[in-house]
Amino acid sequence: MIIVKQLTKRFTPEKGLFDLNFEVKKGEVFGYIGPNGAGKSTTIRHLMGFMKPDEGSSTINDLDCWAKSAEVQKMIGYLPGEIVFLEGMNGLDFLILMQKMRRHKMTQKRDELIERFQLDVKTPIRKMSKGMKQKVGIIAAFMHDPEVLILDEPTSGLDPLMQRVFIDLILEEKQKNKTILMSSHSFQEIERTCDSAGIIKDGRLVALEDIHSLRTVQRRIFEVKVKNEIDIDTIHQSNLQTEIMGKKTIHVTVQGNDQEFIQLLSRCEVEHVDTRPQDLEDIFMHYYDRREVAK
Ligand SMILES: Nc1ncnc2c1ncn2[C@@H]1O[C@H](COP(=O)(O)OP(=O)(O)OP(=O)(O)O)[C@@H](O)[C@H]1O
Repeated sequence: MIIVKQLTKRFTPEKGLFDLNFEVKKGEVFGYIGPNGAGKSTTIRHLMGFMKPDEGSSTINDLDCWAKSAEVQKMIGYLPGEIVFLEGMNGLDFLILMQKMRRHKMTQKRDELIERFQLDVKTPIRKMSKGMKQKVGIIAAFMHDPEVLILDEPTSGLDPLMQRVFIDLILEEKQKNKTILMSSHSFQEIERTCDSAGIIKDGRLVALEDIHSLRTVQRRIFEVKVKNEIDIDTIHQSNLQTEIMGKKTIHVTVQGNDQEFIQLLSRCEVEHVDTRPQDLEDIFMHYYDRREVAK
C-alpha cells in the first residue's frame, strides 16, 4: 500500500533523507520512531506530496506521492506534526471547514470522535490547550473514514487517558483493514498498536522490527548485580549481549542460550538477579544515544 523506495532528499550533505526503503502493507500499522531531527516529518511530507524527492520515490496505492499528490491526499487522513489553524474559529468551525474542503457531509463519525475524546468543540481554538488542539487534529484526520492514515506524533500533548482512547481508536481502525503510518516517541504506544516498526537516525533507516515476532521470540533481559566490579568485566567480555548499567550492575539479553548464561554467573559472585521480557525500547533505545555506547 505504502512503498518508499530509495527515497533521498539532501538538505545538506548530512541532513535530509538518504536511500530510505520500507513498505507498509494494506491493513498494517507501521510505527516510525527516531530521535529529534532524524527525518520522520520529512518522510511524512514526502508521503503527503508536499516535497519532491531528489532521488527515489514514495507511492501510496501505486500512485506516486509527488506526481499524483492531489489524488493521494484524497485517500489519506493526515495529522501534521504542527497543525495550522485559521484565526477566529472554534473547534467545530474548523472541523466543518475541513469537511467542506473534502466535500464530505457525513457527521456521524465526527460527532462520535468528539464524544470519545471529550472535546468541547465550542471553545475558540486560540483558547485551546495543546492537547485540545491535538484532539481537533486527530478528529479531522479520522472523521472522513480514510483508507490510509498518516499521523505525525499523534499523541503529543494528550494526557494518559486520552492516549489510551487514541490507542483503542487505532486498534479499531486496524480491525477495519486501514493502513496506518504513525511517528511516535512512545515505544509503548508503538508496541501496543503496530505490526512493524522502523527506526530512523540521521536520515537513514537503521532498523526494522516485526512487532509480532518480538512478542513470540521472547528474549529476556536479566539485570545482574555483582559484589565485585571485576565480575562486570567477566560478564561483559562473554559472548552474550550485554549493557553495563552501573559499576556493579549489568543487563544481559538471553534467548535460548540459558546454559551459557548460568555457567557465566556461576563464575561470578552474584548479589541479585532480576528478569523481564525484552521490549521495543530495549532494542531501539541505543539508537537514541549519539555516542552509541551500547554493545
Ligand atoms: N525544509 C527544510 N530545509 C532544510 N532542512 C530541513 C528542512 N526540513 C527539515 N530539515 C532538517 O532535516 C532534519 C530532519 O527533520 P525532521 O523534521 O524530519 O525530523 P523529525 O524526525 O521529524 O524530528 P522531531 O522528532 O524533532 O519532530 C533536521 O535536521 C531538520 O533541521
